[in-house]
Amino acid sequence: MSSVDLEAQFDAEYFAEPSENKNPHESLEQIRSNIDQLMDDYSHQGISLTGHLIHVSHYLPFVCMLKHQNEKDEQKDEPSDTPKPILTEVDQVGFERRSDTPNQHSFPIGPSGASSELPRRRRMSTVSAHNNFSQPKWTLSHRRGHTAMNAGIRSLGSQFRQTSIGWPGDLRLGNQRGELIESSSLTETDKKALEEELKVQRETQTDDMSWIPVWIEDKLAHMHYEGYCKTTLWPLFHYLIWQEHFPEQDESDDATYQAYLEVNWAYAKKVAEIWKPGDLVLVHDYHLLLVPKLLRSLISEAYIGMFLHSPFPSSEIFRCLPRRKEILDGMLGSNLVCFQTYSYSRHFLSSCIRVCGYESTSSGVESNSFNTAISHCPIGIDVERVLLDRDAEGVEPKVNALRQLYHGCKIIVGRDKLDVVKGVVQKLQSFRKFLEEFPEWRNKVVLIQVTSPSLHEDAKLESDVADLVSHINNEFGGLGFTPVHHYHQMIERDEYFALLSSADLGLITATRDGMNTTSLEYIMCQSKTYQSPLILSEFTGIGGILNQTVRINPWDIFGTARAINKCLLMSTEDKAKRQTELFRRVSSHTSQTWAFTLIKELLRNLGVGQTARVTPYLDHKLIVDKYKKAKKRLLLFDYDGTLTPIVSRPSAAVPGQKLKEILPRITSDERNIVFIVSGRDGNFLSEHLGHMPNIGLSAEHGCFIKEPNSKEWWNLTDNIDMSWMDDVEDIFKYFTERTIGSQIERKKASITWHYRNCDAEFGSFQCKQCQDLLESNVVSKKPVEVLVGKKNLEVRPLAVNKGEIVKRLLYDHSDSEFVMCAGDDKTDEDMFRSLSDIFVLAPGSTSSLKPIMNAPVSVSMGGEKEETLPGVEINMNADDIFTVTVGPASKPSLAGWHLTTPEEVIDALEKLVG
Ligand SMILES: O=P(O)(O)OC[C@H]1O[C@H](O[C@H]2O[C@H](CO)[C@@H](O)[C@H](O)[C@H]2O)[C@H](O)[C@@H](O)[C@@H]1O
Repeated sequence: MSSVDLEAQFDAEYFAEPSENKNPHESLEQIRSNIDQLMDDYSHQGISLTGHLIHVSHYLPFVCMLKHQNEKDEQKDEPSDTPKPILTEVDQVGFERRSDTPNQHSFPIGPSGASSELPRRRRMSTVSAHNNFSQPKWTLSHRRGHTAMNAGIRSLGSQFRQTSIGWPGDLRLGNQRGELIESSSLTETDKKALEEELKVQRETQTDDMSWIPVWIEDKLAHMHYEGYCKTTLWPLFHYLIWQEHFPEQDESDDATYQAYLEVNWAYAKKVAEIWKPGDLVLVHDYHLLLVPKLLRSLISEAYIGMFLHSPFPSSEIFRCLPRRKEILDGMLGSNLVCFQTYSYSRHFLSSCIRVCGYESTSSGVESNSFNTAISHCPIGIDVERVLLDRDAEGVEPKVNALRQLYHGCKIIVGRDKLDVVKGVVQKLQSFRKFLEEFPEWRNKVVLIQVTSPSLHEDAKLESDVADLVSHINNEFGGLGFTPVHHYHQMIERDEYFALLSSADLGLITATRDGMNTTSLEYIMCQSKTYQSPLILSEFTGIGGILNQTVRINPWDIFGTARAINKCLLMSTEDKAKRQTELFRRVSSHTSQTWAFTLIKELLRNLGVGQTARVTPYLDHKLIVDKYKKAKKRLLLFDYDGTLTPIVSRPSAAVPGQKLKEILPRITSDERNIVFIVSGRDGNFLSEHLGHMPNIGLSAEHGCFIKEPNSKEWWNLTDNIDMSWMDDVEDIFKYFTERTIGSQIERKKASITWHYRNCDAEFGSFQCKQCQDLLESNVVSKKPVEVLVGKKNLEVRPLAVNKGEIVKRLLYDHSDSEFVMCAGDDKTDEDMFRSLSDIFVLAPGSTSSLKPIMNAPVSVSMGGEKEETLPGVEINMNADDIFTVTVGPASKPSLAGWHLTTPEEVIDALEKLVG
């Protein structure tokens, strides 16, 4: 490829004409009015929502300090009727500046705007919270981080009452040293005092928010957070699969999962303590992934939403997690799981399908008889607040100071946590490459990189970064010029906004980041100053959204270097055009719109919209009563998925021990007529069930029938043209060759293509293709029907189906006083339909349903023939017939009742026979 082609390819990849956002987000007003509408709709349906939101997140947004005894004494003189203070905004809490690593300096612009080192200091809230009855015991200050989430949550207070549940974190003594206190050493009075004091915290006078601490023993809390959260889940979710640490391989590692479970239980129980019917619960982030399921086990009807703030990895990564099923099941206890981006939500759905074998639905995924909607909505920033911070008095002098300091140079800025996924190493490598490849920029560009310490200081990363900085500075710098200025320290808010505002280019090269709000704040800052472009890694959540930034692959060091060059040369018009669109985008989807969208999505997916379709759980008492009273009973059972669980190989689905025990007990009662009505062929049914006395069998979805104790199979398809079978088999063969793991099951009068053992998504895709081909090539020409079964496609003659068999059996046993008919599949719906079709409203009556079999009855006799038989009297009412679908209550079905699993069917049969 010539260099011209390369250039063009590079431009096309990184500098494509930025497109307009095609799907602009709804405005906050629209979302709020949708919420009102949804709440109204629910109330008209008789579903009352309380308007109370319960947020569950790892931390409470406060650092809590128990006042030192002396300090409390000092305050004794304070009048007891002092008004309760409003919690005021406090800056960073309890961190200190560091400047102890070579090549690092103190950030050059202190509060005065001068280039000076800040004194080491500890900043704490000066505002104390008072409880109702005494002097304040606790001092609360804002906890750093999660600004966007907290702002979003707070904004919901304008429409909802809110309670926020979280861990108060490590507790400290409010003395000079801010020593840690073991939470176990706290007295109940101290705990109560903190609970009281949290209750009265208000951000503004109109806020309706209560804060409730979850008390967790210190060791457990740290095993949960630094253990399972930070060493297992966090690396996995950021595509770092435990390079140095394999989780859960020995007892101590599993202990971190146990701690995770235990802590998640503590949160779930705390919610259950305060939950009232009609409350909405919102669980936040990867620390609490089990809470939805645990909470649902305590309150089955709870409305639960979950938002994952971190990325969700590809299913190929996620499947490595030893506890993958527990984690997915935990999340799937929610009515809604929402992610930052579409791709995270797609990865999650794929994991549910591929790892757990769950089925996707139109809105999300069905698991364990429950439908969970899946959605995505990126978190925004609190724009109003960011603009205030950007415009704060102290910022402009600092911007000027920085520009003055680097006068004559282009300034590239980076601000990241020093975590391996933030890509600081890649950034420095790219900057070095840039200086190598574009020497004309040497001595004319500086990179100001500020890194903040992460939870686990990574010595190797720190030294890699320091080495690279020193290497670049040695190679490209000199006595009078230093290309990289690295500050490993926390910086003040003013300094941060000045840094972003003063840049000629922002550089974000994270190799993985759930969202990256720094990029959004950068855009807000630049709208006031230079409209400078932003280079943004495509591996950040926001990278997929802000398409007017210059998106790079941070692993492509040369590509990033070229992007830096291009951005520094970008025309003023191009910069302005990009900036205008970016500003519009960032200010139209804020943390407030995120929070309200989350609530709207949860409301849309409460599952109560399906009320009309919900099938009630089988009333065991009622069925047992009816069964006992009946002198003759007809019991009809489907086989796979009803009497035996679905397994990966059809040949392995043999009757289990419990089934083998219960069936003879049922059939030995001469009042019972029992038929297995299955899609299986006669050979399979005869082999596994045929030896049992008094069991009738029907095979291949009604193609064959064998009376109890008879050896003869009656073929209802005798007179039917079966030439279609070869055509269908050819199509099935075509797909089997192209779909690894699929197989054909050719029966006597029907044929099945199975794809259960294939790649789940590819299997479903191929199934759809195959179905289309069958519909257009066979069904349109021959009298056959294509049935979409459980990970299979079946073709059988149109003239027969399970419903016809049931009609016939009901006719033959019209003196039955009780019918139970159970099935799990779509083909079983024909049985339910036949049983409900025999009842019509009695002439002239509006209430009572009467059976119609006392009129002449048409029964399919196989082939194209229908036999009309004389009417028979049926002495049953509709409530003597129990049609039972096996699966979730939400599954669309004609059945009157549901049971969830084949095990529950066997249990129900055991109850019948006592
Ligand atoms: O009417 P049924 O008794 O429910 O039979 C329907 C089909 O069941 C079998 O396939 C299904 O079960 C298999 C074993 O659990 C499973 O591996 C497969 O994926 C399912 O589709 C059977 O193989 C078919 O012939 C039946 O028609």
